Amino acid sequence: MTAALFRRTDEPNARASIPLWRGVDQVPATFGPCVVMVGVFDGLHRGHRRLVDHARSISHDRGLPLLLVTFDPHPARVLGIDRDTSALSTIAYRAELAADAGVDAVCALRFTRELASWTPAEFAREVLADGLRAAAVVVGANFTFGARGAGTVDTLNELGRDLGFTTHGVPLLQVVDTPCSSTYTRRCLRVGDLAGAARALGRPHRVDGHRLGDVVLLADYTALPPTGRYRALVDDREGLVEIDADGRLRILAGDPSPAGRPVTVAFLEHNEC
Ligand SMILES: Cc1cc2nc3c(=O)[nH]c(=O)nc-3n(C[C@H](O)[C@H](O)[C@H](O)COP(=O)(O)O)c2cc1C
Ligand SMILES: Nc1ncnc2c1ncn2[C@@H]1O[C@H](COP(=O)(O)OP(=O)(O)OP(=O)(O)O)[C@@H](O)[C@H]1O
Repeated sequence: MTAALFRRTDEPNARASIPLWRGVDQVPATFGPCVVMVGVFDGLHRGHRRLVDHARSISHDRGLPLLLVTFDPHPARVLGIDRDTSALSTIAYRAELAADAGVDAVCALRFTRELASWTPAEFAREVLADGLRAAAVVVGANFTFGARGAGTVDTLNELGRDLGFTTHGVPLLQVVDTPCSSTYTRRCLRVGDLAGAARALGRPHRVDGHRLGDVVLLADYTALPPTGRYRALVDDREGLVEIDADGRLRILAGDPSPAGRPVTVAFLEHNEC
């Protein structure tokens, strides 16, 4: 089986290329043992990158590859939990950001109601130990997993002792007076605080889509700032975009590329005129 690479011809701006596996079954048997990070990692914000830095030093010390396990779609959306789960990143962009941060491979697990019903012990054994051959598991101090989100860092620590991996709980990076989080970033975007979102992300918020005329077609649930005009980077070039009254993203200036082509838009600041 060949490893799917996230960098494809329809993914612009990809810099590094690492494997992006869809499901544990796609991970080559030769990959493990490895250091595994688990979570949604939407947007790979500065808190996530602190986790990656920590995990990278463990993978370096042990001479093992570093794998990021992400869930798709967001667990809270699948479970019908009433909270904003709008996406700060496509899975391909997440993998691109992970590569830039020094991750060796990404495995995106399809999050379903069936997976949600697995106990912490089942997930740790089937996915982390048997599926991925984890030698170390690195998560943030607030990480939860398994049915009803009952598993914590302590649970993982206990399970890992029997299953042969070490567990590392990393303190949460703060932004202003709250933990840096995807939720915080989405909240900033929703109220048009692009600077706040960029502070949490460590870069401007970027969306990935396809052009149809002047409209950028985006995946459902893409996180966008409110209606208005924005100075933006369109495929890394200065431009002007608009979120119209119907929530559509339009390119007003800055992208001469033909229709149907993939395009990225990074929001810089609200444009008053
Ligand atoms: C096997 C498994 C089962 C889960 N079941 C539930 C669940 O029943 N209820 C829930 O709210 N979250 C559930 N989750 C989601 C986790 O609580 C958590 O959101 C997820 O592991 C992502 O971690 P993160 O939010 O720190 O990124 C489950 C996660 C996993 C891996
Ligand atoms: N500020 C942070 N510092 C260090 N690690 C973090 C931070 N935020 C999250 N993590 C860890 O990164 C992994 C992915 O977390 P997750 O995607 O849930 O982040 P989040 O920003 O809290 O998301 P959301 O706000 O959507 O719940 C988890 O192991 C989590 O514990």
